[in-house]
Amino acid sequence: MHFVFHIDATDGAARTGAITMPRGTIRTPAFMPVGTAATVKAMYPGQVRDLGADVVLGNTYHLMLRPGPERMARLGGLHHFMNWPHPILTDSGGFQVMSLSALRKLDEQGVTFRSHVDGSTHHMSPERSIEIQGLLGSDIQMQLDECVRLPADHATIERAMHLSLRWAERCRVAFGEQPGKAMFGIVQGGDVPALRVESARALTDLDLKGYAIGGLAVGEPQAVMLAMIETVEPYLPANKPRYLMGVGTPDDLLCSVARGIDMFDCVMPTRAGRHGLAYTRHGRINLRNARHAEDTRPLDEASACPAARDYSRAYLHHLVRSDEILGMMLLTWNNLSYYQDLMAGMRRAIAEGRLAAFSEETRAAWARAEA
Ligand SMILES: Nc1nc2c(CCNCC3CCCCC3)c3[nH]c(NCCc4ccccc4)nc3cc2c(=O)[nH]1
Repeated sequence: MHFVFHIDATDGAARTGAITMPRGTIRTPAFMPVGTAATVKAMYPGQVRDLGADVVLGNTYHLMLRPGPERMARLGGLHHFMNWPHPILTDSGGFQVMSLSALRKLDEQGVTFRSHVDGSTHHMSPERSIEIQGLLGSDIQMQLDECVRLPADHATIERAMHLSLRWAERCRVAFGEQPGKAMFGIVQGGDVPALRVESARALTDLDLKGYAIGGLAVGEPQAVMLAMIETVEPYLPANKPRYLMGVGTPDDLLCSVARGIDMFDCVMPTRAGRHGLAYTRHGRINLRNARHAEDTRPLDEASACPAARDYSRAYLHHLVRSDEILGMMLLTWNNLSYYQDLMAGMRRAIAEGRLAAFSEETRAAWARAEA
């Protein structure tokens, strides 16, 4: 059984369906928790699974530096290593190199950089990125690409988009035919509609298993991000998954699903949890704030998640102020649970043809929360 994407229902541009793969099924629209160093920080894998996640992200950049791809392969691969037997998607590492590593160079051959772990020099070509993702055992592998921060000038955006297209072809050759696995292309083109369309058309000609929209959530206003999604969507095959990289807030998810996006990843819910921020049906709550010091209510008594139901805001406030590890654990658990509940709610709403009503009710509940 290979990589099969089917759509069960549509509501406007929104779709709900599933990707069936050998390691499991990914229900879409899907939010993919980020597992940077082979762990979804502060969570047990079983917990991540129980709150509804079908797939997590692995991080090529971190794992190639430590423990290293060949060692990971000797240890049985990332799924075995982190005890996550379900699908794993890995980014290609280029974005992390440009945002995390010191001293880096990018040319036609790939990216050269120094490790933020021990200062050693590394070179990653499109071929090596696909090889690393293969050694990790990744089920969905991303092409190596160049993501340009916005705002940027037309020439820079065009050059990076054309380089990413050439790298997409090299990654496709390096990936070859791996039944049950997939390689996704990444649409670039910044905030220039014509370049976005050119990128989408060229990637569609490569007949890939899925298409990511990259180069967004890099500093542009939400309106620009949404405009680029609307520009590109008609040029992407309707029968292939669309993955919006690095997105986003709950509102971003509502807006992007409505415009035809099927998959998301973002560090927001996990990182915010570690910083004392809780995402709830009533909006975002900063538990560090003194106003919670004697609030005996849980985050959300209607939630099925123990972190949202069995602990008072006063207690969470105490844990956050005391920098207690349990505070990070409970808020990460709550946030990922909220994100998965939001995705499950959208999948159900699309199946019932009422995504607009669902989104309106969801936003109204955020607004009703006390200031
Ligand atoms: N190849 C590639 N990756 C991109 C990523 C990384 C997606 N997450 C990977 C994941 C792998 C495992 C480790 C963690 C990262 C992006 N993230 C964002 N915005 C984040 C905006 C943001 C959101 C919240 C907090 C900080 C920044 N835009 C992105 C554009 C691209 C892109 O064009 N190409």
